Amino acid sequence: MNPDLAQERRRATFDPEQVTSLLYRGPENVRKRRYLQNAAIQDQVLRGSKPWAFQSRIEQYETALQMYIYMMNKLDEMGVTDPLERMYYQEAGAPHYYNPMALHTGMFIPSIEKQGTKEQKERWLPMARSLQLIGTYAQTEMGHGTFIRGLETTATYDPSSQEFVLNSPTVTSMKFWPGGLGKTSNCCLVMAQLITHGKKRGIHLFFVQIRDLKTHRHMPGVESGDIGPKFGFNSNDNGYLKLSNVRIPRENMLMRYSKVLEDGTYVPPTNQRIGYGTMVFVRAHIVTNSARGLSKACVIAIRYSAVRRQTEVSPGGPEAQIIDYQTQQYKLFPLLATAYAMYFTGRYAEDYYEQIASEIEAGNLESLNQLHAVCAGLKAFSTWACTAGIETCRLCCGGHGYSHASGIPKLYTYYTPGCTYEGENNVMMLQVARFLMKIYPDIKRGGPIHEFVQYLGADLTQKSCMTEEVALGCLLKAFQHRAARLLSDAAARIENLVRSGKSRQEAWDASTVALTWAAKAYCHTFVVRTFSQIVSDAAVDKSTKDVLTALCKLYAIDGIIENLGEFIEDGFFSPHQVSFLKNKLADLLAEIRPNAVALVDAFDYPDKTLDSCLGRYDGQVYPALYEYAKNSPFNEQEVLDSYHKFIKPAQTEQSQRAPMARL
Ligand SMILES: CCCCCCCC/C=C\CCCCCCCCCCCCCCCC(=O)SCCNC(=O)CCNC(=O)[C@H](O)C(C)(C)COP(=O)(O)OP(=O)(O)OC[C@H]1O[C@@H](n2cnc3c(N)ncnc32)[C@H](O)[C@@H]1OP(=O)(O)O
Ligand SMILES: Cc1cc2nc3c(=O)[nH]c(=O)nc-3n(C[C@H](O)[C@H](O)[C@H](O)COP(=O)(O)OP(=O)(O)OC[C@H]3O[C@@H](n4cnc5c(N)ncnc54)[C@H](O)[C@@H]3O)c2cc1C
Repeated sequence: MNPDLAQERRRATFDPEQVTSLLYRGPENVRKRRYLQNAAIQDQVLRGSKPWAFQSRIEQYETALQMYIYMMNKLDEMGVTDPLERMYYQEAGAPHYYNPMALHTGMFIPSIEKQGTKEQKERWLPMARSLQLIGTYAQTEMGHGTFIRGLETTATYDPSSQEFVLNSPTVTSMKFWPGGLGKTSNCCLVMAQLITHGKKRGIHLFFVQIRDLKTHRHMPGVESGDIGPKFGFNSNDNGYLKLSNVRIPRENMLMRYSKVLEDGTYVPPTNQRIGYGTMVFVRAHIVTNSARGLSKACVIAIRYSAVRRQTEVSPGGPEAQIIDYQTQQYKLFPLLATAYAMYFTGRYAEDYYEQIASEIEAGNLESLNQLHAVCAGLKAFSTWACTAGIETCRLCCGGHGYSHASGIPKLYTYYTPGCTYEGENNVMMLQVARFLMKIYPDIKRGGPIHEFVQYLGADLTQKSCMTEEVALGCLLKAFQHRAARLLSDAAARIENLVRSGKSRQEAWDASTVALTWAAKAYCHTFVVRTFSQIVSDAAVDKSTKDVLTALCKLYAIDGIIENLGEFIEDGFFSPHQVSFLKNKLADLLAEIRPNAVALVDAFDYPDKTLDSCLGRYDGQVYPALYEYAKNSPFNEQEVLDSYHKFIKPAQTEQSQRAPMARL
């Protein structure tokens, strides 16, 4: 054990086990998670032969397939059915590979479960669960990802054969990007424009078999393939798909909410957007997933910062641990606080999703819009925080952060597409703004509105209650005030533009930056509120509560300092109050310092899930870096063939022109 890390753990003022328990919803879940992760870590089959970064793309894909199929079988044998528990096992078993069948389990099966009829579920789900059907969610096209009403793929109903005929009429209508579509899947859910009786009926989901179930060759009229190497996700065959007069039976349209009858009569859903439900489900889960990504980067950067020593602070004295530099703390501790904030908010979003999803199942669609706004906003807010935070953690590790040995570049390429997939973040924020503007008249009237948004009607002339003590309640009020004011500003801007003669749509289009500021501020407030509520309700001892409260305050204060203009432009905070906040920020960095390592230990990631020479629990960073480097295929031969092919002839040619000088 590295002595600095051992010392850090002795210095902690709280019991990390209590925090682990809070993060994973109780000791029984912690026990199960550890049991499953240890089972995966000890499994020889999952050991892998060489680090992923030294493998070709095809090797990465094959290793991923082999490992995930093996793990699915193991989980079935162990009787583990809960998706989260399955994910824990997989996270420890194959942390370096993105599952080529992730969309099969993550979107294909859930879409059938949520949007299929009873008969459809009985027909497809057993085959999907036994991998006879391997599916994906094929929505995005080369020409359209965001604007899904603009998708070009058509599904035209032919009453004479009671079939749909699917076509990709243009190059841009080709499905492009779906995970596992290129080579792995034999079927998919295709989002296409339904046409019956010659009329367009909007986009709907269709089950389409794309490959023969025995030979895996393409079905007639189907062309598909891999889209090539990407920034990350390279063990996945994100694919393209072109459909030419592909016929599928009428029963293959997902018909739980809308229907096409035998004669082609279209029965619309109660709400046209109910078919977007799988996206809402995934967005709710992306919040905790972002917390996972950011927290892993924090574990690596904070443990490494405790081990790494650089620069004599006093001449001839010992070099300081880099974690002792206030600037390093200022970069890392707010991110640590953000990772906690996102964990708790993700948990809240998942619970809220489940609550509203069961209301929707029961036919009550009243909260659909609010659920959509919450999930879209938190997905965007959390993925932005995660991706920016991972990059800061990488920079905090100096040169070694740039190596794959650190594990951080892999985290970055794995998590940054979260800002784009499942709804591009700016677009998602505009959906939040749309929701807020729609309920704004009710907010202003003081009509009956959900507690999530009640504060938005507050009196904007009020000033902050902040004193030198910097209480959490005052911090939350500051966020509420800023969100209410930015929303009011955006609304006023739109009204002014309308008064000046613009149409409502033109006024909206000329106000999207202001609307995005308001939506982000709303999401930020949501996170501060959730974090402070979970900390104040937490059943933990006083020392643990004190540490969590310090983190929560740091999250809030850092959010204010980083966006200071929005908190002071209307004089809400006085200059005096801003100086309280700045002082408190510095105090909190010092307060959190002795607990930083224990706070990252509390995330409870086994070394294998981190896959990092820098973030090891034992802190043996330097021997690990040396071992990693030795693994490079460059080092398999003392002299590479390329020396004989290129360097030697070049040297010979040069030495003929100018004889070599004596060394
Ligand atoms: C692999 C997935 C794993 C899943 C997790 C499983 C969980 C298991 C549990 C534990 C395991 C933990 C592991 C978790 C791991 C999670 C991480 C995941 C890794 C993910 C891997 C990659 C997956 C990527 C997949 C994709 O990207 S699929 C494609 C996604 N595409 C989009 O998101 C498209 C974005 N565009 C849109 O959504 C829409 O077009 C739009 C922008 C919203 C606009 O739509 P439209 O034009 O129709 O609407 P508007 O005119 O703007 O508005 C009209 C009204 O409609 C309302 N509206 C809009 N959308 C919705 C909605 N979704 N729901 C409800 N209502 C909606 C809007 O509010 C308007 O209402 P109005 O009243 O104002 O009129
Ligand atoms: C790794 C990865 C995996 C994916 N997996 C899948 C999958 O399994 N299945 C699937 O169907 N798709 C998948 N996708 C596709 C993904 O869902 C889309 O890329 C995403 O929805 C964004 O759409 P787009 O690419 O069309 O971006 P665009 O909409 O072209 O966005 C480009 C820019 O335009 C801006 N913009 C676009 N429209 C607006 C607007 N209305 N207002 C303001 N700004 C706007 C955006 O903010 C952005 O800055 C995946 C993508 C990636 C990267």
